[in-house]
Amino acid sequence: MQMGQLIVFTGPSGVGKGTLLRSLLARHPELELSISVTTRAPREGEIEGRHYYFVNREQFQGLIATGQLLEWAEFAGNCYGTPRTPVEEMIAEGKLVVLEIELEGARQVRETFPGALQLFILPPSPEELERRIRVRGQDSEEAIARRLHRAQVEIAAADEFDIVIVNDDFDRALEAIEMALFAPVS
Ligand SMILES: Nc1nc2c(ncn2[C@@H]2O[C@H](COP(=O)(O)OP(=O)(O)O)[C@@H](O)[C@H]2O)c(=O)[nH]1
Ligand SMILES: Nc1ncnc2c1ncn2[C@@H]1O[C@H](COP(=O)(O)OP(=O)(O)O)[C@@H](O)[C@H]1O
Repeated sequence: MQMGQLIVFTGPSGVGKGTLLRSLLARHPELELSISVTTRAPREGEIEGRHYYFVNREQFQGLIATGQLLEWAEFAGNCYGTPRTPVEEMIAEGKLVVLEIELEGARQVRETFPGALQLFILPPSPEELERRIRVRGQDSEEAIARRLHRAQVEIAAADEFDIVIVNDDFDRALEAIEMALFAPVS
């Protein structure tokens, strides 16, 4: 059986990664989303095991110490990591596995999985990014400020990625992602 592949999605908080990925996954059942572990508190409506595995700091440290995370990073005051075993199993089964992770994690994956395809999603403007984070209405002022600060660092690193897509018009961005993932290479 053919080995699968890792696909990394990175981009500033609020750019629309989660929304784009939901549409992408609904349209392409061959894609599998890796569910991350986080120390962040669940947002309203978030479900354990579907959006994240929610753990405390001690549990997270235990996962690091026992080598159970493929990559991990701290973001806006919380820890996030990718459980290693499910990803390795899905790749061995020939699946296309999507990681939605921030910049530091994407850099780690670049070292450990050089064959991974790395996409970066940009906002049309900083003002629109802030508007989207606020419209989502899920974060405290402090969390929003941390995310916007981090966004500047992440956007400055967009050039490191294989493919950069601007999420201005949603359908166009989705189409550009599909082209990047599925268009035959000539
Ligand atoms: N390195 C790493 N980053 C992650 C992981 N899971 C989520 N993230 C990133 O952590 C950041 C914060 O995620 P979250 O708290 O859900 O906020 P949101 O991006 O504003 O919806 C985002 O950039 C996610 O892409 C992970 O397993 N590893
Ligand atoms: N192309 C777009 N135009 C306008 N709003 C968008 C677009 N894409 C996503 N959004 C909205 O922006 C907000 C943040 O999106 P989300 O997927 O939560 O971002 P992320 O996962 O990158 O943090 C959501 O309210 C979402 O509906």
